[in-house]
Amino acid sequence: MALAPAATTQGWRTPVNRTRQSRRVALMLGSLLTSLLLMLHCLAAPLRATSRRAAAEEPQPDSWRTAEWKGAEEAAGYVNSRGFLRGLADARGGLSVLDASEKMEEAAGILPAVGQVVAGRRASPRLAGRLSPLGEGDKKLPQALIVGVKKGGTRALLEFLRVHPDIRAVGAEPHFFDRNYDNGLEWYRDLMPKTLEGQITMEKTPSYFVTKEVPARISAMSRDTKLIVVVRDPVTRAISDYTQTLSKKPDIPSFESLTFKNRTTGLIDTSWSAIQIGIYAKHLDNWLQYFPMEQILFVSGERLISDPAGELGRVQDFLGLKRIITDKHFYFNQTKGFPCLKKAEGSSKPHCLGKTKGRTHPDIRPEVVRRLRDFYRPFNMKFYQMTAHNFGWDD
Ligand SMILES: Nc1ncnc2c1ncn2[C@@H]1O[C@H](COP(=O)(O)OS(=O)(=O)O)[C@@H](OP(=O)(O)O)[C@H]1O
Repeated sequence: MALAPAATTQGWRTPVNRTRQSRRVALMLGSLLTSLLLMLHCLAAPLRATSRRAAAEEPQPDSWRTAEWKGAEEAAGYVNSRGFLRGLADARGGLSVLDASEKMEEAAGILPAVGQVVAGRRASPRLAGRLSPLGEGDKKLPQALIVGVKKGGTRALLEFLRVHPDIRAVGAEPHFFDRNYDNGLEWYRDLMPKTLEGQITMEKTPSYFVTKEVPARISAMSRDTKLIVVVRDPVTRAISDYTQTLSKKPDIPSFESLTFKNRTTGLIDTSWSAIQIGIYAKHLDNWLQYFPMEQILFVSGERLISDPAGELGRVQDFLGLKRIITDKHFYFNQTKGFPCLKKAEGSSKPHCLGKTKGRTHPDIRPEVVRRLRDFYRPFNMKFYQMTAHNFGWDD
């Protein structure tokens, strides 16, 4: 009690008042700081939105792989323990590393050497997709995957999807479920770009579709994973596959001699991966052991070229996203002969895929093509039946 008047008269000199005073000052400073931060946050909001959109629209270079990555990838081929697919490695053609340099083109500037990624068991930040604006968000395991098929148009689909602000994707093919599975889910997650609430994380690795072990592994990650398969006429796909190989190794045997086991009897060599990948019904059967059909979307590789907005509409619906990617995002580039994006990432320039996409195929004798069509027909029919969709390859 005695101290009270003294405290009043002596003001700040008393310990009690000094504490009150400093609390008041601290409170004032605190609220000032909060207001300042709030103001800054509000002022930066449009900037964040713009940068988020810019990041979403930013196209990945079609070229992203290093020679090392590519070599490893090709060497790994499509072989798996049960010999489900033998891969491009082929005693006759020696085709195992054929696509290696091609992927270099896709690699520019994004990926470290595969050795660094795998040996270090830590992904370089460069492997992940575009950076989240202001480093926001968390890395999440993908909720949707483009699992195939090789040469189906998977790169085009992924690049087009990246335009959507609610999709964040890894530019590179992580090959987690087929080649890097031993690295573990945390390794995989670390490859992913940061996502904000409501954004979908994606990646594409076309070899997943034909690798026996992959469906079980994806299901073990999450049974809810949405799966997208871009399918293309298996005959054209095989020729496209061969064309890619030929571009790297011009001295490989002819398409025709690789196609037939016995030229006289016309027996098709189904052990050649270029042929085997196109037996879609067989591969799908394996997926259906782990995923219901409703969880798999089949995109027509042909329609992705003739009507990209239409196919993208279906994909956005499937992913539960607003249809943001529409006709207005595409134009047909006469020189390229393919649809391209009107705006490249982060700029107003148009963007077409690189020169390894949309190559001129070698002429294949009509008789060989006819034989192949006959070979695939029953498998195609089965596939149409399974998917309840006629892709029109046999019309
Ligand atoms: N918009 C656009 N631009 C260029 N190319 C396009 C496009 N849409 C689909 N395609 C077709 O994509 C084929 C390559 O398929 P992928 O990207 O799945 O190939 S890969 O498996 O990743 O190597 C590629 O095959 P080829 O024509 O044989 O080169 C193209 O036909």
